[in-house]
Amino acid sequence: MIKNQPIWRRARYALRGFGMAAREEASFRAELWALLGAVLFLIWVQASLWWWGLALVLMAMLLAAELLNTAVESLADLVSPEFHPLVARAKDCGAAAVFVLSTVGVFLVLLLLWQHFHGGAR
Ligand SMILES: Nc1ncnc2c1ncn2[C@@H]1O[C@H](COP(=O)(O)OP(=O)(O)OP(=O)(O)O)[C@@H](O)[C@H]1O
Repeated sequence: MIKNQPIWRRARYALRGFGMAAREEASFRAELWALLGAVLFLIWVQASLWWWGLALVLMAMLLAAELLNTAVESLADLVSPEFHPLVARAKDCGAAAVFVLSTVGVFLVLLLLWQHFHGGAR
């Protein structure tokens, strides 16, 4: 096992993981489209810097949660391809993490829409 590699090599591994998830994981691709949609939405409502910051942090957390969920799923499939209640628990918790962040995202969109139509997006 090679440890403590230079930062540029670790960045290359990270980009490889990102690319792999974008190619092979439909949920990750859907979240990338949601990120694009969120950016267009923020431009449309002329959101303040505060909203931009909040939305970008949330989207980064969502993408990171999906990547970690994919990592958990891959390891779970390696360790136990057959049905196992602990694998179900691990995968369900990973999915729940993504679900929590997506739900917050939907609420943020609703809040911003409400503010846009009832008092300007500030
Ligand atoms: N080996 C297993 N043992 C027990 N339950 C499993 C197993 N594999 C999958 N499951 C159950 O099926 C659900 C879906 O698992 P799956 O691996 O198909 O994820 P997925 O739908 O591909 O998720 P994602 O869309 O995030 O990739 C899990 O949340 C879990 O409840």
